Amino acid sequence: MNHQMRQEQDRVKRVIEIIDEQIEILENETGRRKDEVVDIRRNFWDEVKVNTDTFDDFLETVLSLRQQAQVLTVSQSTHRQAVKKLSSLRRMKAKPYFGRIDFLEEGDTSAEDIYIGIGSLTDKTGEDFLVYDWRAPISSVYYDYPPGPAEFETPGGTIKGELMKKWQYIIKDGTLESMFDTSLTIGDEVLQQVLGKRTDNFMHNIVATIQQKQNQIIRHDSGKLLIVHGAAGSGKTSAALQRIAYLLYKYRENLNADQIILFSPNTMFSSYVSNVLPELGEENMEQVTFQDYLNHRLSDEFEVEDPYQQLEYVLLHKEDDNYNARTNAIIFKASNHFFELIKSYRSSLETSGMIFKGIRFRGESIVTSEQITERFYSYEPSIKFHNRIEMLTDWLKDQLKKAEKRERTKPWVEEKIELLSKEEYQKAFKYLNRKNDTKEESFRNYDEEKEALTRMIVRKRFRGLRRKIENLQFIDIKAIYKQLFTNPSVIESLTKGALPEDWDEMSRSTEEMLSEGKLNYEDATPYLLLKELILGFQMNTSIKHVIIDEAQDYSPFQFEFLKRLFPAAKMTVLGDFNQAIFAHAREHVNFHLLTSLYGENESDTILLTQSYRSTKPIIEFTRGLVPPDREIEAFDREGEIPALTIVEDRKELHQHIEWRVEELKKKGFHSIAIICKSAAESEAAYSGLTGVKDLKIVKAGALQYEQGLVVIPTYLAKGIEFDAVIIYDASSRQYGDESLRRLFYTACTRAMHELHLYSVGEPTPFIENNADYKLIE
Ligand SMILES: Nc1ncnc2c1ncn2[C@@H]1O[C@H](COP(=O)(O)OP(=O)(O)OP(=O)(O)O)[C@@H](O)[C@H]1O
Repeated sequence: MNHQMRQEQDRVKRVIEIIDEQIEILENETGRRKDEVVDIRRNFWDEVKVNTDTFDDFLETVLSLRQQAQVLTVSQSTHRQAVKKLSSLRRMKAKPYFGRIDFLEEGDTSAEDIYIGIGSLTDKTGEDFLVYDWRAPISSVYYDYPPGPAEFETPGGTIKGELMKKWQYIIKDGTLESMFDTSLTIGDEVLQQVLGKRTDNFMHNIVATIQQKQNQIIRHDSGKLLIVHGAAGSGKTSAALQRIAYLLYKYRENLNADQIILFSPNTMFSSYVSNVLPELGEENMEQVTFQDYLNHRLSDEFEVEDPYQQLEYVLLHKEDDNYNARTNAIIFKASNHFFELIKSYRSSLETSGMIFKGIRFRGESIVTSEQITERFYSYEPSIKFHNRIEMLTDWLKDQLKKAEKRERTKPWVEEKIELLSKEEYQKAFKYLNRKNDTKEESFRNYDEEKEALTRMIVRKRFRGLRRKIENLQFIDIKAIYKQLFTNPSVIESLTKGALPEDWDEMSRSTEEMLSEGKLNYEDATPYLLLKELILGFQMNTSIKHVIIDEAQDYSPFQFEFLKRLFPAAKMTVLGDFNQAIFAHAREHVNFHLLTSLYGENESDTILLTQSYRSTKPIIEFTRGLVPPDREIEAFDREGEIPALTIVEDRKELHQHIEWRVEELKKKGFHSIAIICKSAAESEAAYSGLTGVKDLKIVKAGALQYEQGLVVIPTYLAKGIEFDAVIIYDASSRQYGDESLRRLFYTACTRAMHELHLYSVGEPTPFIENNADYKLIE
């Protein structure tokens, strides 16, 4: 060990001793704080003098209550902080830091050594930083600059200086294994080591090796919208998660994890990324899928199709008579054109077209649908649409009151009274007493009793109707949506006669779907948008950041929806159009349209071109699968060249795959995926590969991220990575259609270290001019 290494190892030791000391202090402190909190809770009421005799006494009681509550809040929060610090120190103990910069600030005479780790550590005095948190302002120099002039932003302004040297450390279990002067080393050795590792089950943080471009994403802090377009494996998800950790650090005084929401593609993906923030000592943000939201809002009314069911249809039902019409509908209903059309349709409802459900009671009409429509359009058109709906609601409530009065004299009520059981009678009596705020022992006379019971019975029977009116359920959204497709004059006036392609077939199938109580995935967001535009938007103003991963899967419609749903939030959108596997996004190549969401001035775009996941040979091969218009750079990590094996039939295919899996296992790969085109192909592969031990099948709806050896359809493997990937059948029969190019690319880009393709017969034309694989015959 050379002198410098020895010195640095001594420092690591010293820092760990300090961490140990601080851990001990904090353990005592958290124990004490905990007892304190328990004590305050237990004796809460002893400290509060409850006296409400006079107004002054009452006021004093309130004040002392508030004071006591404040004491409790302060103690709880101090305890929480101490626990957080303690767990951060425990994590830092094994690896207190990973980097160092020697920074000479302008005007100073000597450089300061800044050590960077996952948390900060000061000496006893609390003044000298032994380790800086990777999110501290000065740490950005580590990620942003090579040696030479450098600067960083602080709340007080820009600090300029010179980065003299930059070091990376590999510390394991408190021992310094190696250190690199990164100003001298060629290539990034630490990154090589990190990327060369086998994957375990979950995604990990990348704080030690964040790249400059990624750092821009992490620390981006202006405007409402940040768009990140990046190649497969370029670290979009990683950067998004580090960004959340950064925001939670920077705004720790007024931003909590539950004010950040991450839209992930599915629940399994959510579990795959769930370790990253806790590793960094932060709480996980909220994670949802768009489908969760659709189900939450629409599953009472419809059976809502999910995106994977839609994709299975697109992949497997080419022979269907309606196939073209459906795929055209998928594209059209996700388009900006349709979005504008829905908005215009909603505006046109101001003057005509609203459809209401008539209100009936015991088989008789109270108000007919026509009467409601007439009433609605009788209001002054200058009155705002939503105010007119409010007026209509009040009018309907009046109609209901009148009907209620009428019902009281009807024979059914008397019958009902006679049939009241003793218990019901008692209940009714109690209810009336409560309602009238009296404590009568019994009814004063028969008439009073009858009158009271009549009122109560009728009122109770009307309760459901009243609630429906208050909830605006008398507006027939389903019929209004349907009308757009079934009433030619509506669409003609909106499109001035220029009907979308396949409109007739689209209308017919939409009508059929709605009549069956179903909602296709492509209809769900437009339907919900129309519903919200008519009824008023449900908003969530507490969310401050919305992060959308795999954003190429979202339609303009869905973005618009999310913007309205979270009006107080900033949006970070991450995606890759080369992986746009859903039919609606086939023609899109970038997120340019998105800038209109908040306007150019509020939007920034960052491109990530360097891919980190896969070895150089895999990147070179996968790069050849997609149009060359977007740069994809390989990180210089060697590995085996992807291999294509052509087999004659399924039997041979299964034999080869079984053999390959064994070989990969022998090489020490733990996570191996046999990736299929669809769920149907996955099922077939799973039942055919009987000789493969410990094989699991991953299906849509899987909650936990399960690795090891899996058979999985591409759309579920999206966003995830595996040590080795086997493409189950890369034949032209499976991937012959140009529309499947992106699906194929997505499947191949899941591989970190090895990629093996098999083809039953002629291989896919996507690799026709690709020279970056070896053929095994
Ligand atoms: N700066 C980095 N340091 C170390 N590893 C990195 C870095 N950036 C990315 N990686 C690794 O590269 C892999 C791919 O990252 P990630 O999944 O975030 O990429 P992505 O752009 O979201 O990919 P995809 O679009 O294919 O889902 C992960 O293993 C991640 O840890």
